[in-house]
Amino acid sequence: MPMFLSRLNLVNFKNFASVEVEFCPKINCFVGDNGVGKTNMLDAIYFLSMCKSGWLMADSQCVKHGEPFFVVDGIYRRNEGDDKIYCGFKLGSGKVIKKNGKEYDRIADHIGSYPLVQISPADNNLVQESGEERRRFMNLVLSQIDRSYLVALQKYNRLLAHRNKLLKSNFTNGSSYEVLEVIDVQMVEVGSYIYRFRKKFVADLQPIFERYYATISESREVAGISYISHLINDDMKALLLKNYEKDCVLQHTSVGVHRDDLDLLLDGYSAKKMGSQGQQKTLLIALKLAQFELIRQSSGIKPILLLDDIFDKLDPRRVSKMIELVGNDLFGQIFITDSNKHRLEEALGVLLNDAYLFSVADGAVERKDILP
Ligand SMILES: Nc1ncnc2c1ncn2[C@@H]1O[C@H](COP(=O)(O)OP(=O)(O)OP(=O)(O)O)[C@@H](O)[C@H]1O
Repeated sequence: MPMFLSRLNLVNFKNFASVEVEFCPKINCFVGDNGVGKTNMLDAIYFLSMCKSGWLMADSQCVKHGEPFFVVDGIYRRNEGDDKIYCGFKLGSGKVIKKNGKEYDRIADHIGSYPLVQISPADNNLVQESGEERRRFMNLVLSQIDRSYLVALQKYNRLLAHRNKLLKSNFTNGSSYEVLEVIDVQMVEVGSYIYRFRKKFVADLQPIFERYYATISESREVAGISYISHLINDDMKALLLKNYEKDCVLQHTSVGVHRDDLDLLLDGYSAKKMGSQGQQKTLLIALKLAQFELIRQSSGIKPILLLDDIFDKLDPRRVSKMIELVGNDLFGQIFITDSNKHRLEEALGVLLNDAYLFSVADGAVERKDILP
């Protein structure tokens, strides 16, 4: 039996005052008009796995307007037994995460235990926006795969902030320079560690990503991905040394893994510049499915897959190829949202017979045998 979320209870989470739902182990669909809270349901599921909103909202923004707190709790069913996870947030006092009644010492200890991959319209930023988005993607995946990566990343970010602060202070005395040297030694260590992780990650991801792209597009075009990093040509120590004077003038650290990026290509050209909306969407889906595969391989758990408003911009052939892929046994529990029930019915075809369908309206989520 794959791990799956069997129950979800929400109190004051976004637009829901109180909701209790039971899910099936495979496909669960939320259908309803625009703005009724379908994406919010997915975000609650994301919250339970990742302890934060997947839509870059502060915890306080997830509290239903006018209320003082929210609670998201749920039961994950797996072979070893059920796990009850509780996430509570109260304005003014913060967040508490508990597993089977016991509070975690560190929230980071929870991340990766109930892996999850989401595909949503916001992924477009991965193609359209700056390298920060693509670094966030690598960080999110690698943090779920290996906790030591998250620890290294947090350390690197602290060191970088400290180094930049020193550079900004126009440091004039010897003791500041000594502090900088101590920071640099540590940055070399964690920066190189992060680089090795990311390099291996992209090398592992690439063939899976290209294969998924070929399957969904029926090889109508070829997608590519490569890792961009200052550390490809120089080691971190040499880089910091070489750029020391420049960094002093710029008053920030101009080289390192905080400037890494991913090059996303379609038929050898920049996907951002040359890809159509449907091709870019196919690329993002292939990337996320490759992410899914790597997390599955490393954790031995099939992540929960969240598909938010996924069918828009894709032609029916690509939709059916994608559904064929995620419907097979390599994938586990899936949550899908759509505002158009006919499109959903057409996309899922026979898989709809075994799916749980939920109608979302007026702050309520109700299971239906047939969509109204
Ligand atoms: N903290 C909050 N308190 C109350 N309502 C909120 C809160 N956060 C978001 N909402 C409401 O949730 C609604 C958006 O919900 P959501 O994005 O889930 O809609 P959706 O059903 O996915 O819509 P679409 O089909 O357009 O994608 C908005 O009306 C918004 O005002």
